[in-house]
Amino acid sequence: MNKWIVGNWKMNGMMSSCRDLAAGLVTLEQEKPVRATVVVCPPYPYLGVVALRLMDSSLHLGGQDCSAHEAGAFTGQVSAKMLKDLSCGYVIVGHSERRAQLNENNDLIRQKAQQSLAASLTPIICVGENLEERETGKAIDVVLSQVQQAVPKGKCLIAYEPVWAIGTGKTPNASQIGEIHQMIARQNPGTPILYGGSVKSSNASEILAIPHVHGLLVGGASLDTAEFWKIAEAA
Ligand SMILES: O=C[C@H](O)COP(=O)(O)O
Repeated sequence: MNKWIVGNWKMNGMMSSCRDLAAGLVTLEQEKPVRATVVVCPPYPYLGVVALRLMDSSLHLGGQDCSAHEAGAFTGQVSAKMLKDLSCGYVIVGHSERRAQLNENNDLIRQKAQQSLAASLTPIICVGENLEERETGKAIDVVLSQVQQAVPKGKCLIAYEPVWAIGTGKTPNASQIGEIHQMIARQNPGTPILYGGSVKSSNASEILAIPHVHGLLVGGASLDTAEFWKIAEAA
């Protein structure tokens, strides 16, 4: 199966640094082409400027979130159709930061994913347990219920991101990642499953070699052009 390498820039950078990051990736892609599908997800205000830089490349653009509504009186929200109009092909939904900070639940996340599919975007639906759930042996059940409730029928990607591994430098071991990915693969046959949480160039190959890992969702390391490209090369 093709591998996906997705960079989530989160709320980082300004216009000039996002433009430079995108331009740097386009240069690296020309110098060192990779087999993986590479997607970058900049902050909303900089989607346009990044889209211009990516235009003549095979890099893909994604949003970091979208509205659960098609259009209307939803101040501050951005629709999946608008992302598509800005040349996005992907959108992250249900990131654990939004689940925790904005109380997003599985129903809302499924609606966002459905809006994305209706707009011909591929949703990247995030799931993952927190530290307490991992330590009390509930990880499998928590992720299973997130997948059952948040993933609609259709062409989606699922990203398994244990909350305790995000931005912490801690990563689960291969058997912990493999166990969750295998369970998701049984539940959603044919759906690509990405891993996210403290991915860097030094652990990317090892994680990509785990069965049922079809790509990586990268946060911090995606802000460094050379480091992110090394991760893409590992795929
Ligand atoms: O969306 C990306 C994830 O939250 C992972 O972030 P991280 O690579 O900084 O741990």
